[in-house]
Amino acid sequence: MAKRGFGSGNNGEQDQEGRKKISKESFRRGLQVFRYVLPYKVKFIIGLVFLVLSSLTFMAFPYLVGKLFDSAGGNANGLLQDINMIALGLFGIIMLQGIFSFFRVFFFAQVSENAVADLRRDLYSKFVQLPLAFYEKRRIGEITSRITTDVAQVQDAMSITLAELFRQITTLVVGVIVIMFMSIKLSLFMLATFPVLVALALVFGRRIKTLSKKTQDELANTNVIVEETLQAINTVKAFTNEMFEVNRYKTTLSRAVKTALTTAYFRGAFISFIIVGLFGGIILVIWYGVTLVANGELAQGDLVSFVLYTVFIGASVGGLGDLYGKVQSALGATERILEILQEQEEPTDKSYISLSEIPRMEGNIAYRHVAFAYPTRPDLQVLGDINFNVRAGEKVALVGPSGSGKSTIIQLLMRYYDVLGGSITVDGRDIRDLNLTMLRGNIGVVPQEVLLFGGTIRENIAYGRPEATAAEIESAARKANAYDFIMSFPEGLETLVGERGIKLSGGQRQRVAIARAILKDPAILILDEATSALDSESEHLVQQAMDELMKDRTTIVIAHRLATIRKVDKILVIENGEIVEEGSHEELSLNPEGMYANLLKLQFELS
Ligand SMILES: Nc1ncnc2c1ncn2[C@@H]1O[C@H](COP(=O)(O)OP(=O)(O)OP(=O)(O)O)[C@@H](O)[C@H]1O
Repeated sequence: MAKRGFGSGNNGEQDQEGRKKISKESFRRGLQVFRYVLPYKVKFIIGLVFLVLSSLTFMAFPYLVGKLFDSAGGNANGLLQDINMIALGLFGIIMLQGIFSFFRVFFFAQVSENAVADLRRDLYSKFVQLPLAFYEKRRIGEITSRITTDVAQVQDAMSITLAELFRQITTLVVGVIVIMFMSIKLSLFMLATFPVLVALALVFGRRIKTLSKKTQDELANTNVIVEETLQAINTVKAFTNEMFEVNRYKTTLSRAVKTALTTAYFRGAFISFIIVGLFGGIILVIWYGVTLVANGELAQGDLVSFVLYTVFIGASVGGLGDLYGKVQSALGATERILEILQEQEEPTDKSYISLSEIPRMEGNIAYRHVAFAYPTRPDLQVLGDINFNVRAGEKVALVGPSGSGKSTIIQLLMRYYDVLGGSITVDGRDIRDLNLTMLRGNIGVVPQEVLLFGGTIRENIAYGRPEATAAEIESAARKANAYDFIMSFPEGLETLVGERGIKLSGGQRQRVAIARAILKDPAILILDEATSALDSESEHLVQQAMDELMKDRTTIVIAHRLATIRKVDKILVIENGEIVEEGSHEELSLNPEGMYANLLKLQFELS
């Protein structure tokens, strides 16, 4: 089946790592996700206030340290002369900073956790309501990563990135203003050198990151060779290709070493640059600052503050560069999330509460010139011109070779997909005009491969009608020939099945599915018989249960077993998406040239 990744059409701007270029449009779209914050806006604002307070108090720190140095030199006056008082003030600042930070994290966590839970809930609710076609175009892993990885990135953006961004910008703006007040000359000198060096380091760092990734990829290539060869070691030996493989490995390995050495060269240069460049930059600032102090243009303490602010400013320039990447990733994640939230859901009726409230249909089915191709393969016509009627209560079997289109006919009745040509009616009404919940509420399915949910057998049967009483569940289990085997387990109906429970046999699972369908009591029944053979005892019990279930219901069976086919009113033989024969078992078996008679002969010979 043709699969494609997310947004290969309209998300061309996203790079391999799912980051999004920051543009006005992408930013505006990214902000849309902040509507999930709106219900918690009071807490968000309180968090913001604490963020502002903690960022600002932090900026007082270098200032007071400078004053502390001044007081040691006896240059200061008034309150600031008292070294102990200033030190105490510094402690106070740090204490305040601690308290503000606590509340900032506390409030932001409340907002982001709740908002993200709401977002996850909306995404999940969307997932279960999206049509099947949506899933066929995408890999399940990609879909689940929307609700896990992408949402986690949005959460990071709401709690950490946003706060960091704000803090770094405050540090930068307030820092620059404060140093300007201290000494315009030194500030201009610093701004012309230090941030430039930090920005260079950032670009350099990025380049090294890319190179490291390349080294890792090269190394992964060598591992692929090892895996491949070891898995097919018999073949390698059979062709005496040991030396050929060793040479192949050697070549790839030397390529990896070459890339690794280039990376190491850059990394070494980077470290030297940090040492010489950044520290050199700081020395330059200190040197110029000291000359200003010597000329009496700057107080000693101010120089200390200045250097500290320089370090802070440098760190925030570096931090902002990193944050840019994070904001890009968050925007990419938001875009992918919004794309899903904007997908069209199936038109089910969410106002129906219980199955008993859904009006019961009679179950007259008619296919008129139905033509169909799957959305993933529009060029391949699966059904050509299907015409047949099933009257209420009648039983019809679909038989035919694998891939002829039997399951597709059923999927269309469930309206998993819409027909491309013709129409399907139930009780005379086109199913496209019927309420989807009403349609599916009137159809019961016993699938070929029964999947049970993790939980008790009782819960699994009750899935057919969640509001069923204990007596109804028990009665359904009896009718489905399932009661005896259920009761043979010590916990009876409360026995756990699924991943952490016991494993039921194929025949037992089918009877649980039949009990489910009996409980649902639908007007129309679809039986997709299992192709895998059951032992004759189990086969008999399942058949009996199916007969019970089929009573008084319009039934369509995708038949693989002779026993079921004989009992139906009409058999439709499907080949290449067309009905090639139609009639009762007796009628069709009379035509020795016919497809049905041939299928019958084949099955008879096999059994
Ligand atoms: N979801 C799908 N997307 C695309 N093509 C599909 C899909 N499901 C089935 N097909 C194709 O449609 C054709 C009919 O398949 P269908 O499952 O209806 O056959 P079937 O008669 O039920 O086969 P079987 O007896 O093996 O279950 C096949 O060619 C199959 O490859």
